[in-house]
Amino acid sequence: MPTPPPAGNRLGAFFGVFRYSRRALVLVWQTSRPLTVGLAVCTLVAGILPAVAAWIGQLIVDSVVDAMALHRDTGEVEWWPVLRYVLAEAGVIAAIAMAQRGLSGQQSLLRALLGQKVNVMILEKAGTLSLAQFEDSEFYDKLTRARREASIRPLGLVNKTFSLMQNGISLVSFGVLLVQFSPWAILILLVGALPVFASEAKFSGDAFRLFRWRSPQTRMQMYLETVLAREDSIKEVKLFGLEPLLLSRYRTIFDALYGEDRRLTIRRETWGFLLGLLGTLAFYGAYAWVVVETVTGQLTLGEMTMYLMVFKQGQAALSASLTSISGMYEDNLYLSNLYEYLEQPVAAEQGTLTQGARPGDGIRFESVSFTYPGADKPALTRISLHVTPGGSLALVGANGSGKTTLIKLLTRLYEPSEGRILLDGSDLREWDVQTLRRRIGVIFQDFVRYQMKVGENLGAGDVASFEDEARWQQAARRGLAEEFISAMPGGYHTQLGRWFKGGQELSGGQWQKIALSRAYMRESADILVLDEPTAAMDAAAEAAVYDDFREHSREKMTILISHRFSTVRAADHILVIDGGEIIEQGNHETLLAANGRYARLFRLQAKGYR
Ligand SMILES: Nc1ncnc2c1ncn2[C@@H]1O[C@H](COP(=O)(O)OP(=O)(O)OP(=O)(O)O)[C@@H](O)[C@H]1O
Repeated sequence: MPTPPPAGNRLGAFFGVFRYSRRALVLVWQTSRPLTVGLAVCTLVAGILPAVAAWIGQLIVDSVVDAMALHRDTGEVEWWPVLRYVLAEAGVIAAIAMAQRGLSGQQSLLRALLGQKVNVMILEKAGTLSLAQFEDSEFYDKLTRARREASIRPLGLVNKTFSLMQNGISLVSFGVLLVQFSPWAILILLVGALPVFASEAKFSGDAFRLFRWRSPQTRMQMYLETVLAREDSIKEVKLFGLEPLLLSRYRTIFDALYGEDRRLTIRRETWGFLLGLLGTLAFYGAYAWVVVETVTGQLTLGEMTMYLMVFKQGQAALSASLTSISGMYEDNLYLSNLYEYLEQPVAAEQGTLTQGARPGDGIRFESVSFTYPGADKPALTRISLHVTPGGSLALVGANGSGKTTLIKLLTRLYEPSEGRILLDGSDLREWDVQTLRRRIGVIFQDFVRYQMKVGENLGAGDVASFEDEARWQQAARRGLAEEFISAMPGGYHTQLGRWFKGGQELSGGQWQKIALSRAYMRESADILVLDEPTAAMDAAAEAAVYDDFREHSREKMTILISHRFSTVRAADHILVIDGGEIIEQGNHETLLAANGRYARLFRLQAKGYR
């Protein structure tokens, strides 16, 4: 992880401001070469021309003085020698205005292009990441931060780098003019300005470190904002009266952060002022020197005018540079975060198999154990099972016993920590991941409610038929969603959810029917996994779902997770899991006969229905 320069190293701190400038520049260059070149040209022009304007200013005053002398001596007036300089000055000022317009125009075009490019880079990368990476809070934080400011930060850094260069060029060109007066004057100005540069670099560096360090608090604030202002949480927040509590947490975090900010800001501005005073003193010392030299006749009036302009604009360029430096640290912070995210290593997919060593062998778990990253206890221990085509397996167990985890391993969202999982005789790791996923149709408990059209919500189950209306209807029929979909105003083209205009919200059970239909879209799948697919459905719908399911999945391998024994009992094989281990297995009759956990739970549920 790139770390900010150590506080003691002033020079390092000063150059640290350029740490990501090169990378930002490369990014901008890749986004649009013509705009980058245009930006560089305008920066150069806007940097040099102020000095040229100051120099022409001198020529104007000197030629006016000469013309006045001529008029006094001869009574004649020569207009052209004077007015041509005025004309030239007007031309230069117009060119500066043009360069500045060019800068802002090109910047705004680049901002749009770059925002899009960076966002696409971020999202493309997201597609290559593993589920475990998404579940890592620090990593997730990086992703959110990277996305939040994608459109402004990279260009901001480039703009500020350019602006620093532009002001640097201006300062050098002013120096070229000043050196004719005295090299000492430049030295005085340089010595006067250095302390304030150094202090700005140091304090900006401190702010940089502070930002990084406080990231978890900022994240908590963002989370509270989401809970307090999102439609899916506001219902509960209101009913439980959580607003004051959450808001007070939000405020407490802010107060702590603000305290630190305040201390840093006060120190930064106080030192900035005191050291800036040195620079101002140096400037006005040199200014007085110029005035004295003019009075004693060493300098012409024109030269004095030029130097005065140079001093004024030099000051302005200096303070603009300081502003750029302090902003650049923040942009650096963003870019360091962006690149850390983009460079996150991704495990290469090595599997290439599209067919197993023993086709038709089905799914085998061989003594599979799994511990979630960062967890101290395994979620699954030595699980062995075998499901053949046409076979059905049901998983039963208390909450948190590891049922969903088993499915996540089967679908290769995670890899076993020990043991192996085989499909058709070959290890899942050897399978081409796309082929593998095409063979599996799955609905999880926490399926996604896409804020899209009804049909697209179904089509998502098989991207190849995403827009295929005939297939939508077929899947909806099997998932028992057809009836309520046809009653909707736009049928399959009705927008779902509340996020977009005209969107229709569905009931919990209706959403579940949509999810089930989505799983049925995957016609090529010969492994069907249903993780509590009917928990929100009414009893009639549930019975219909399972009748249909049994009817249509004769050739397939099915894995079913349910807390309802009425559905579990029909499975060929039932695994009872507790604390990640298989404690009983068999079919409904043998398990009842064994009179163990399964039998006890079954009787408990049956009693409830009596
Ligand atoms: N992403 C995760 N990271 C770390 N631990 C997890 C994660 N998901 C689940 N766990 C833990 O793993 C264990 C098994 O969880 P799992 O979701 O497999 O249970 P389950 O049997 O499906 O439960 P339920 O019946 O409530 O759906 C639990 O102790 C849970 O706390």
